Amino acid sequence: MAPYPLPMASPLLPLVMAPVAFAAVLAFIVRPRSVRIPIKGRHVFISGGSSGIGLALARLAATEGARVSILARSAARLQEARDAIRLATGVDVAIFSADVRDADAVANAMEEAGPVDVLVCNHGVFTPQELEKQDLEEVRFMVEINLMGIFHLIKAALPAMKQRAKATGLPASIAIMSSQAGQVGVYGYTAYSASKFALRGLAEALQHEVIAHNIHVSMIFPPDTDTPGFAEEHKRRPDLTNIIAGSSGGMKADDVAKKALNGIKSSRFIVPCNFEGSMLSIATAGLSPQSSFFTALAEVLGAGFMRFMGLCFQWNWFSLIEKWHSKKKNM
Ligand SMILES: NC(=O)C1=CN([C@@H]2O[C@H](COP(=O)(O)OP(=O)(O)OC[C@H]3O[C@@H](n4cnc5c(N)ncnc54)[C@H](OP(=O)(O)O)[C@@H]3O)[C@@H](O)[C@H]2O)C=CC1
Ligand SMILES: CCCCCCCCCCCCCCCC(=O)[C@@H](N)CO
Repeated sequence: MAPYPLPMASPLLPLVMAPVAFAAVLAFIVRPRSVRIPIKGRHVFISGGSSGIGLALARLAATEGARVSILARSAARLQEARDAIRLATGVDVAIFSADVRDADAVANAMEEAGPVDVLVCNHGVFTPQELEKQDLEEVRFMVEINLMGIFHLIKAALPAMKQRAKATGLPASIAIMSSQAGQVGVYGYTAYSASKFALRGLAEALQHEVIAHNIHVSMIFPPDTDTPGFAEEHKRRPDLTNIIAGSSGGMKADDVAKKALNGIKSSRFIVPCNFEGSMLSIATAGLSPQSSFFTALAEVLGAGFMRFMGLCFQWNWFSLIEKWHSKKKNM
């Protein structure tokens, strides 16, 4: 006789085992495989590193022992950024003055900077306005900087990045700064949202192309963030853009930089920055690569519910738009 009674097979057992088995399946299939991307001692190149989120990222990477290069147009602002980072960290960053719209200038800067391990395509411009009122020049300005500028950077950095990743045996990263307005279209952002949505197609396709070279692509999706660029934007942003963007809580540049760097280090393809961003990322997971089986599980189990939540948000936004118009008519 056994000293203890054998446990009865609980009827709940399959209920518990099913999700565990499913999680195991996801852990087996998620691609690309998650890796750790080291920052210390590596060359981190940040476009738009002279201001806001890019500057916060440059400071953070310098603190963590990276060799940092930053690129932007204004040489004066680059100098200021270098001084500020030296004061805060004791580290000197390399500065490169170039307009990302100029492919040759970007290639020259990249050549001078030397092979990159972590390329952060962060620069961006945003001048919100209803499409009907916005000059085509301004639309072109946003598309050329936010989209074409990213192509120029990646094309310039990729050959040496591949060689370097091979020589060092360490995984490399290409990170792209999108926006929550690159996950959902927002009133006043026709040009901006278009430029940011486009980056997702770029990033998904690029990840297929560079994975064999041990290069991991990350996309970062911040909400409204307190930066010099945002202060300028806020002066002219349409009321409805303010109201809808307010659905997601604002952040400080340093906190976005932390989320971004953590996402890059753990080779996540989609990097949300706040709680609303995590929901938005599950709701818009689409066919993006996913290296975390845990997030994959949340995406699969949350899909239906998050679609419902998304519809509720749209219901709210369309009601606000309707109210805003009827208020204007009565004024
Ligand atoms: N702040 C926010 O609310 C949010 C921002 N984002 C995104 O984060 C990124 C950074 O934004 P943020 O920190 O607010 O922006 P800032 O305006 O504060 O800084 C932008 C940086 O990009 C550089 N830059 C702009 N145009 C060019 C160009 N043509 N060539 C080279 N460099 C250029 C600027 O330098 P210079 O002008 O001297 O060239 C500056 O260093 C952007 O991609 C933005 O779309 C996403 C979500 C929210
Ligand atoms: C399923 C549930 C989803 C819930 C959350 C939805 C919230 C969406 C809000 C969109 C905010 C867009 C901010 C853009 C900021 C930006 O890029 C500009 N400041 C320019 O830099």
